[in-house]
Amino acid sequence: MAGTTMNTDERPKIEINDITKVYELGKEQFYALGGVSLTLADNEFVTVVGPSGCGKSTMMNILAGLDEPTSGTARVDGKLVKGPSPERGVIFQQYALFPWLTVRKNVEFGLKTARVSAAERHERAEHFIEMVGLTQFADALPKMLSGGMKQRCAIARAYAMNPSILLMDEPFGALDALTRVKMQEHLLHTWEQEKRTVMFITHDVDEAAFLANRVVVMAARPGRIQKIVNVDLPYPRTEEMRLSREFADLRNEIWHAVYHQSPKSDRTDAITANQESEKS
Ligand SMILES: Nc1ncnc2c1ncn2[C@@H]1O[C@H](COP(=O)(O)OP(=O)(O)OP(=O)(O)O)[C@@H](O)[C@H]1O
Repeated sequence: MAGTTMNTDERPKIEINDITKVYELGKEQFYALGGVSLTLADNEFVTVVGPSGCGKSTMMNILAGLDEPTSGTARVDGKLVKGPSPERGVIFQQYALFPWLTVRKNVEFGLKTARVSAAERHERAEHFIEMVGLTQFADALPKMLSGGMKQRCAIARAYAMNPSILLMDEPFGALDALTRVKMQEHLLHTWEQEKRTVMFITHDVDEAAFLANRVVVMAARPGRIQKIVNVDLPYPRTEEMRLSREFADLRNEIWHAVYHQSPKSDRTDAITANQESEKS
């Protein structure tokens, strides 16, 4: 098991404690998560990076309340996560906007469901649409927006619900490289203004380092935390920082942790040993 604790006296915002997620595949057990522990402080921005299948989405879905762990616990503000909640906003790679609603109506949608008054809905939507730079497109339908703009609309919608946590699963994965960089800057700008505790999954090592206070590197089979890298660069992060020696060193450290992973841990050995004994 790998894990970490924050250097803070405050109670963590998020506590993931020795979570496993086991799938039965025929007679075999597959550990999508093999005992993961992690804490996030309030308003921390943590990115999670790792090879395909290492359990990043599984961990996030458990935190979102969309999936249950086989063992272990996920807590937010000390309370057990038992299902989805408006306090945890989730943003996926697919924009999930309603195509028949304008940007404004998409942003207001969740607020309407939560029975927020029309005046407040309008005010909140205006604020967050402006924050993501879509004021001129407030009355446009999603089909009139680029991929980056759609994702900005999804971010405005998530913020408008006023969640204390944002869970983002590869939100920029479908965007071209330049738009992606712009979106990273947009997101950080928004986060610096509004804060929130963010867990952000990505396959992109640069993106992971550029955004985060800490980068969690995961490994597969079983899904586990391989390493946690502190990013001691100040905010706001800039293009100059991206080109700095310090950033290059960070990128190398993360890259090395992602691509030079030990193939097995003790737990995998145990599973493999069980499988071998079942076969014989
Ligand atoms: N319902 C399921 N039944 C069996 N195995 C599953 C199920 N859901 C996920 N898995 C397996 O669990 C492992 C972790 O999946 P997960 O989607 O969390 O990985 P990931 O790190 O997010 O991958 P990617 O980066 O490709 O999205 C994978 O090997 C996947 O095949």
